[in-house]
Amino acid sequence: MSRTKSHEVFARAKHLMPGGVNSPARAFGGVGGEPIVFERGQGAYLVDVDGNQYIDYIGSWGPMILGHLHPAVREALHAAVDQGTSFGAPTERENGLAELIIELVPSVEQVRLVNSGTEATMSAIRLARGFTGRNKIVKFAGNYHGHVDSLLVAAGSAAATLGVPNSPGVTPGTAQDTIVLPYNNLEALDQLFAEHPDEIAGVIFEPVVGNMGCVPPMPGFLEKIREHCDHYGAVMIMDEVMTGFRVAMGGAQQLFGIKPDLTTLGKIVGGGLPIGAYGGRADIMGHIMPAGEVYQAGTLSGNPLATAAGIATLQTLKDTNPYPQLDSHTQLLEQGLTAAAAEAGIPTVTGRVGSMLTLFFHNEPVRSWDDAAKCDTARYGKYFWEMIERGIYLPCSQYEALFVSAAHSDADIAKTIDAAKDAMLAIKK
Ligand SMILES: Cc1ncc(COP(=O)(O)O)c(C=O)c1O
Ligand SMILES: N[C@H](C=O)CCC(=O)O
Repeated sequence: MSRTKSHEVFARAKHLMPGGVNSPARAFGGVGGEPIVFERGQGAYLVDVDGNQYIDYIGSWGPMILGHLHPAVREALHAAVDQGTSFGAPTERENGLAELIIELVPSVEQVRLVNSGTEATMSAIRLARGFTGRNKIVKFAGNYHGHVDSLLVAAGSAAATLGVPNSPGVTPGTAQDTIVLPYNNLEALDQLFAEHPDEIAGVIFEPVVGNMGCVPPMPGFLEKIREHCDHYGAVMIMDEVMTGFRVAMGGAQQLFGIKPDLTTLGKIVGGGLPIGAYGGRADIMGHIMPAGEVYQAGTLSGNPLATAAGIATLQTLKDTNPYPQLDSHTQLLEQGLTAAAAEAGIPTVTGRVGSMLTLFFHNEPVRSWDDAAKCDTARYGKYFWEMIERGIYLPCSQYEALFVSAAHSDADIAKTIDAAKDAMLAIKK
């Protein structure tokens, strides 16, 4: 595979943007080498600027659950663009997207649209603080909630991959009200709430972690967070930016039957355009300005293009219910990758919920960041590049989940497993 043009474009990008990228997760820091520059996407495939085609398992880090350039999304965008791209005023499409979110996400009674997942989590923790009059927020090591200062503490995703889980620039003053606990550890939660019964404004968490690789919640973990939030009057904030409309139509809260007080959304809710949302109990959402006094705003919030793509995506998911197929395809992939590694004598374990999957180069279950940190990341890097050479585009870090889309066919999954068989043999030494 030649990537001469990719190399040239990226060489120019390095002079123009820090590290040549607009988000560190795509910088290939966890696998070495340099990023591939893409020209277009169609269905389950991406084509780079040199004309090489790849089966895409990143899907823009989650949003493209229908695959690239889905006809319904494309048509909705064309219709919206012909009417103007931004008004900074109410539109009917905002109602349309809000209605779909409220209908589909079990706990959401009212919603506010923002421009990214980061804005959603930042606003949700401000609301939790304003609502409770308390300061402390609990988060879990290896969970990532975007680049909100106070949540860039023991953070996952590229912050973990690139070794800055506590980013420089986050002041001790900002971080002092963030309490970090180990994921899936019930005793740690018990102890914390017993020690700080009246100080905790909210607990924010990924209900299925995608940002230290895919790590499902252990039985009882989500229930324990709910129980403590109820008992101690803290706001339960389920960060469904990644899991929302991904692990089930109603997200992880529907899958696991746990109702949070607030939910944060992003990625799929915008169908590939920049958007985020937060919503939940009407009595809490009623504290947001102008209904209440907690300030939160945005010039482009509720943008006509983003809402059009979001509506088309959610409506298509609702009409077509791809979740059984997503689950069976991803299960096949999980089994195939595991078998390929085993045949080559390489120890691996998997984490999977629905169409989120990670093959960990580790020989014990991964349940927390401490477990994930022990993975053989150098071996993951070699595997990644062998798969690239075989036309399979995987996440460029052990600490990111892969996503299967509704556009992946049986043949795509089979081709990926065949590629993994060869790749595992190649990295065996
Ligand atoms: C769980 C989770 N929360 C929040 C975010 C932040 O979203 P964004 O990148 O759109 O700001 C991400 C992804 O980046 C995420 O995976
Ligand atoms: N893991 C991140 C979000 O889910 C990856 C996206 C990014 O930060 O660029």
